[in-house]
Amino acid sequence: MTTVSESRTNGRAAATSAAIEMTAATKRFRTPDGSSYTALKNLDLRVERGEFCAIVGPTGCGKSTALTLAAGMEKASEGSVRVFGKEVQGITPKAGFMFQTDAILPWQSVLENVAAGPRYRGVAKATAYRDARDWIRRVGLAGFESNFPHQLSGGMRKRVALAQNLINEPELLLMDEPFSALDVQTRAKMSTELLNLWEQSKPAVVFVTHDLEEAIALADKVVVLTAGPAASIKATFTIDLPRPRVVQEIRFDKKFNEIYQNIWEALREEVDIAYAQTTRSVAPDGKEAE
Ligand SMILES: Nc1ncnc2c1ncn2[C@@H]1O[C@H](COP(=O)(O)OP(=O)(O)OP(=O)(O)O)[C@@H](O)[C@H]1O
Repeated sequence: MTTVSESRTNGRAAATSAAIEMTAATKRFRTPDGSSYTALKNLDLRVERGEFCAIVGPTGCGKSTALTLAAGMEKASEGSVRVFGKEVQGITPKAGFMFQTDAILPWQSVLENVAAGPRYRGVAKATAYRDARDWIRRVGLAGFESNFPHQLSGGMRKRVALAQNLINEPELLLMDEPFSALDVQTRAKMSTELLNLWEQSKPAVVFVTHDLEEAIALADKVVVLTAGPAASIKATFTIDLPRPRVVQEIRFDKKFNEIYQNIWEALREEVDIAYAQTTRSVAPDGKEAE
């Protein structure tokens, strides 16, 4: 059954620490005119170890900002952000990152790109290359070890990025619309491959997407953010569709539509609010401007 729960964290001890635990996390940015913009306010987000959590919300509401807090790329202005029980300070260790744009190095071959993490950690070249070849095979790129990124398709470059992350055995994978630049078919295929790889090592995943279907097909839990400014969690939906899932097929499960409708109901209100804001002026504190 699909369950809906209001956002809430329960402050469990570090011994049972979640992968991510944000408590009343607030993020304010300085705007170009020198004023302050509150992107997130009092965000309570808990992602369990091994859990696949998708975050959806209207455009500009603060999805990426939530991810950057967990990644340690930005510091919360107020509140607490803990990853594996430790307050985030600087870039979060044990985490992998995948964004819309490729982070692979254009001047390095596929093999060098995938081996980069272990090499950086001081793993011997022969071992790093052996492991990299294994990961290149697991993401379906065997035979392309010597290719450079410009010699690959967009989907292939995403596979390189996945291998580049997974070779480091991350316990947390932070993904910001990683497949949004791909065509629909490649995107669905990559999503299924991501799920297969995730099932093998079960890192916690936070997956930011605009695409509600993608969120439901992938996740154990879908978090809906409210429209900004000062976004917080509107509702959290448990996705109890069977696993393993094939993304191209899970959409035909009869429960899928019911889940979609439930979440869309919550999301649509926020999308409408965000859209209405684009047609009038809203001050950074969320109050309507004169
Ligand atoms: N470094 C920054 N400086 C100032 N404002 C920022 C900064 N980063 C984000 N913001 C603002 O915070 C708000 C949330 O941005 P964010 O990118 O997190 O939203 P999002 O939900 O991921 O957007 P989208 O759906 O369009 O990708 C936006 O209004 C954005 O302009």
